[in-house]
Amino acid sequence: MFAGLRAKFERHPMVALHLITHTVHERDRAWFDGCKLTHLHAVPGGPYELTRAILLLMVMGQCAWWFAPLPVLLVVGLIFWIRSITRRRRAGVDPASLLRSWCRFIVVRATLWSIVNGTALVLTPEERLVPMVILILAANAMDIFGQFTQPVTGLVSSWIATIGMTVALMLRPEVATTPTVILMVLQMASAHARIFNLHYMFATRRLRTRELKTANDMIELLLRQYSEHGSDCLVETDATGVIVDPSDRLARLCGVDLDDLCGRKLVSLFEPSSGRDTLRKAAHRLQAFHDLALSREVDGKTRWLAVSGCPLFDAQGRHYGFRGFLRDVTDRHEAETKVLFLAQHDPLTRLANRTEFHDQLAARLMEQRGPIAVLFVDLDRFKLINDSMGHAAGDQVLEAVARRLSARAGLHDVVARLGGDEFALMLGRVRSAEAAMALARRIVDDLGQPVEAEGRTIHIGASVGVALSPDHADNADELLRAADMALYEAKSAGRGMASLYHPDMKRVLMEQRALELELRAALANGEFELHYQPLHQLSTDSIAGFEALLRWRHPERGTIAPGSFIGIAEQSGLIVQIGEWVLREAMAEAATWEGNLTVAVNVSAVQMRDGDLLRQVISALSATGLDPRRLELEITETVLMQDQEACLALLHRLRALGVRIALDDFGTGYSSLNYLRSFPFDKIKIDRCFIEDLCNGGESGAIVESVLDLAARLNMQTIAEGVEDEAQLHALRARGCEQVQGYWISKAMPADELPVVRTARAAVPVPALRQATGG
Ligand SMILES: Nc1nc2c(ncn2[C@@H]2O[C@@H]3COP(=O)(O)O[C@H]4[C@@H](O)[C@H](n5cnc6c(=O)[nH]c(N)nc65)O[C@@H]4COP(=O)(O)O[C@H]3[C@H]2O)c(=O)[nH]1
Repeated sequence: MFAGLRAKFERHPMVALHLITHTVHERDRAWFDGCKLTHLHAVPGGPYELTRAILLLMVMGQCAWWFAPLPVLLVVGLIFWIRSITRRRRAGVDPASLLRSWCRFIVVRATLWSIVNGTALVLTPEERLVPMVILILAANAMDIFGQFTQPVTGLVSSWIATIGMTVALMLRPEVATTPTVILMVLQMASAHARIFNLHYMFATRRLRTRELKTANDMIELLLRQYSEHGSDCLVETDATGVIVDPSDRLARLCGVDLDDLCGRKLVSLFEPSSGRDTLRKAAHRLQAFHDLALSREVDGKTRWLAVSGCPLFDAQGRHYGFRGFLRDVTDRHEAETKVLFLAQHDPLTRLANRTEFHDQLAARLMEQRGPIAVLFVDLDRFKLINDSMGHAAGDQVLEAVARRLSARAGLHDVVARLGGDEFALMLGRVRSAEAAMALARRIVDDLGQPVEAEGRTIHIGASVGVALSPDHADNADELLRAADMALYEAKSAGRGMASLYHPDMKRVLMEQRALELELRAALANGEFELHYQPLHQLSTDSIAGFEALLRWRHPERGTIAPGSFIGIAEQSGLIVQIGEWVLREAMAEAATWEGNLTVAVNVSAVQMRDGDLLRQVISALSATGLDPRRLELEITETVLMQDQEACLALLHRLRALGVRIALDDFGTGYSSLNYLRSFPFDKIKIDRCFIEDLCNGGESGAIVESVLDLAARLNMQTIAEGVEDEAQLHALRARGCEQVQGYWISKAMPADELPVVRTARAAVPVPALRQATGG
């Protein structure tokens, strides 16, 4: 197609000119005409021709009368020249560049033509001077005329001048001198150069225009197809942002009548939002915008539209509007919002999750607008509720807690569920530590109120730890740690408390960390040892077994009781390794004892939860060869408060091995009797606190009696711990307690101090034992 066009155009440059004029968009017509003019006058005619005429006058001063028509020509030339300048200015041609091009051509062409014409005139013999001058002037006149009119006319004028000169020379055959021939050749060359120049220019322009038009047609076709068959909707605005030629499709998408769209600004279609501000700014700065999600209400529902567009400029670089498209992305937006919500929130309570809480806290701290408080809230009896009443009740409790906390939160506050039964509150605008503590106490009170769940009234409670920035920390991690430490103290101080962080807590924590490191080293260095405390059988007044109690022989601090380090070992998880060592050591020691003496080993809740206990017991039994029936594992109620099902399953499997299970510290927990129902323990150990008061006439006596009675009925063995005097021993014996343990019998002693036990097969009377152990 283009080859044909080109060929046609090469034959008919004027046709090309015509076509160019008609293929330019109306909007760009003025600019194009201006450009055409500028390009065609790239060889500025007026000034050059005038200069040439003046130089000719100077050279040929002696025949000035021949130049009578020159002033007329000058005036005409001047008029055309001024008109040309005005048009060029209007067409937006840079005046500085015009001046530069004029100067360049005036100098080059005027010099050249002055030399050529002047040489011709000087060298032409007297008798041929007149026609020569006429010819040159005629050529000049036509040239001048041609320069200021249409380029094709200019071309023709050059041809006429050349032909005229040729004819004149043919009429005067005596003129055949070399300079005349050179003049003629130059004149013709000039004309041909012009033809070539114009031809080339029009051809290029024509081709570019055609290509552009084809591309535009194609784009328009694609856009129309896209608009008709795609899910997107084309939209165009004018320079002021008013929608131009709105389509039905756009009206349907926006849920308005087509008429309502006419004359309406695009921005006004959307609800106020940061996205709409971005769109407004982009339009103002004439910038493209991409996939801005903007909302608008359609038929009572929020619909999300993704808007993309780019600014439009005409040929002169003037902005005349925006073109782009709108796409309904409601489904996508809702899905994204949901995913984002789930990533940032707890699905049950719909509160912020830990990550979101941390991020929001960090962001607020960056803003640094006054103090910010963090309140860590921990439910006191949640695990118990969850295990005993089921997860549905547990969920309802958590939801109720979330509601109560949210009710206490203000506009600048954030409530989060950090996981399990841990909640947190960020107070974005808190006046002082006192104000934060006052709120913390109100929260403790709120959460102290009973909750209705699964048709039952449940009593929960909460402890709260409070920390403030910038007093306690100035970054999110430190502040959360400080609040956590404060919570730890609140829980240690007794449940249902609120504590404010103070720097001493950090010191305590540092000490705990140091202790943890020391514990690890102690395990590796073999600094642990076991002491054994006898379990005395009252019916036979003999030793039935021993409880293995852990001791840490610290190289500098001497022997350390487990109360100082078991908690840290549990927190750090180190208790799992330590517990395994205890099991092996105690069973290995018990295996050396004669008879059926049992060994009782304490098992912590962390060991039960860890999931490795069964393997550890089996491995220790096979390694030591101890009869499983001689091993007694002591667990506390807290063990059963965590995942009860898994815990009971583990206990049953241990029991299936033949190992005996004892319930330690009985009576100190919340629902000891419930636990007795849940698992058939082999033994119940009555806590020391009841034995202490046993002989003081308090209610401990009655409690001990009912426990002993219950155990007898459930066919469970009983042991009382913490027996420190004879009266307690007698009282227990009188009430039918089967075993006792305590300082009155013997303190715990190292394994190598137990010879009396090893030799005592049947019975070791209490006095003998006390004598032997120095108790
Ligand atoms: N006031 C008084 N106290 C008496 C009397 N008779 C015994 N005791 C102490 O009472 C504690 C009995 O152990 P527990 O209740 O299991 O309580 C133990 C047990 O919960 C834990 N524990 C000890 N060894 C281990 C172990 O190997 N593993 C685990 N997980 N915990 C252990 O540490 C706790 C404390 O152990 P100990 O300091 O050895 O303290 C022992 C024992 O020395 C008495 O007549 N009066």
